[in-house]
Amino acid sequence: MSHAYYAEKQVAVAAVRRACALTSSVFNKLVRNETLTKDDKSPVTVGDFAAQAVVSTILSRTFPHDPIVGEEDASDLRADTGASLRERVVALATESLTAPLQPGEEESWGLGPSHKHTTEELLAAIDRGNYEGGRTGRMWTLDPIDGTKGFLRGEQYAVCLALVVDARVELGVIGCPNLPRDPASPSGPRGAVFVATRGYGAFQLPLAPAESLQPEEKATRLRIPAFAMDTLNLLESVEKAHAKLSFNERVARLLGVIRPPTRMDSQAKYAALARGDGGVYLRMPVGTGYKEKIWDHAPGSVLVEEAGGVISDSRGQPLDFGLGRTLGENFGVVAAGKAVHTKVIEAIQRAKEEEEKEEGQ
Ligand SMILES: Nc1ncnc2c1ncn2[C@@H]1O[C@H](COP(=O)(O)O)[C@@H](O)[C@H]1OP(=O)(O)O
Ligand SMILES: [Mg+2]
Ligand SMILES: [Mg+2]
Ligand SMILES: [Mg+2]
Repeated sequence: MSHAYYAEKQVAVAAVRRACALTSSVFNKLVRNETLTKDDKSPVTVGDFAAQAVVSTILSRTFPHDPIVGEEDASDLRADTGASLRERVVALATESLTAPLQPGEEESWGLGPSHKHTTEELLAAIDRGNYEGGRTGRMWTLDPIDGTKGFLRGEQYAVCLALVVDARVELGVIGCPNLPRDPASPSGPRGAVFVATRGYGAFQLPLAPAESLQPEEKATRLRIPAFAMDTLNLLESVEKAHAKLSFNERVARLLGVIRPPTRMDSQAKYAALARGDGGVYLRMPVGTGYKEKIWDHAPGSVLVEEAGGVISDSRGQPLDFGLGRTLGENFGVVAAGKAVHTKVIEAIQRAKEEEEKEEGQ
């Protein structure tokens, strides 16, 4: 069955799968096997740039008029000091783009062994991500590696892509190379792609394209289950600098949540929520003036909504994807099943009052 944004979905899933294969190989080559100092950021940098080059190249062949709001830009790579980084990025992106065609892919997408990609073309592809966003028209938003800290730890990270039309997210794809396919067997096989088209549901697909000759048959439909407070738990950041975890603790207590939170990097949290593996995504600002980026929430927002959930800021207001590259002033993010969401918004209000009282004493 063909539906709205079907062609976009096929392309986006294929692009995210290629980028996931690339980032996994970067991890295996550079993080696992090389002797790196603990704070060496180079593998993630190489992975970010190369993955953005791959996804953007595919989008520019398939939807040449669509602008992209991408996290990265190529200025570091164009600098004289960026020569060795540039070479590594070009080699990785080329390796990925010239890999044999997979089921569902087409050669006209610029893929396969017969395609040449010059350094300038790949740098230009990265720079196509510099669109400023806005309220009208079509645009893609891309986070080539979301959860860079998790990527370096060998834990959760995600390749995230969304199509936004007139400020509404119509399609979201989240590739999670390290996420267990079945939440009931955490040590079982890993790697999944999550995809949602507005009005057509949220699905989990296998990560490897060879497994998905008939994607409709291989896709699992996702629904957020109903939760009682004693089965509920919070999904939150690992990094204390990204979210105010002490506030989450307060909210959990006010809600009567018993189970400890699940800490996980990246938009894999939205994927976990969509499949009922954790009941509330809660992200409150730490108070540093950081503005949330649209690529960090656009794919997750449509996934959650299509799984039957609700996403808003901490006041219950909708997230606004039409303000540019960011979501504007930061009031946090709350996502959950409908009934739970209402309770969380109330609990946040009480938690704020509690906090203000304590601070006033
Ligand atoms: N101060 C901050 N507050 C909230 N999010 C942040 C902050 N600094 C970076 N981020 C972003 O949070 C996301 C990861 O969130 P999580 O902790 O849930 O995995 C990343 O996209 C990261 O950006 P970046 O990739 O540039 O580091
Ligand atoms: Mg990110
Ligand atoms: Mg990123
Ligand atoms: Mg980053």
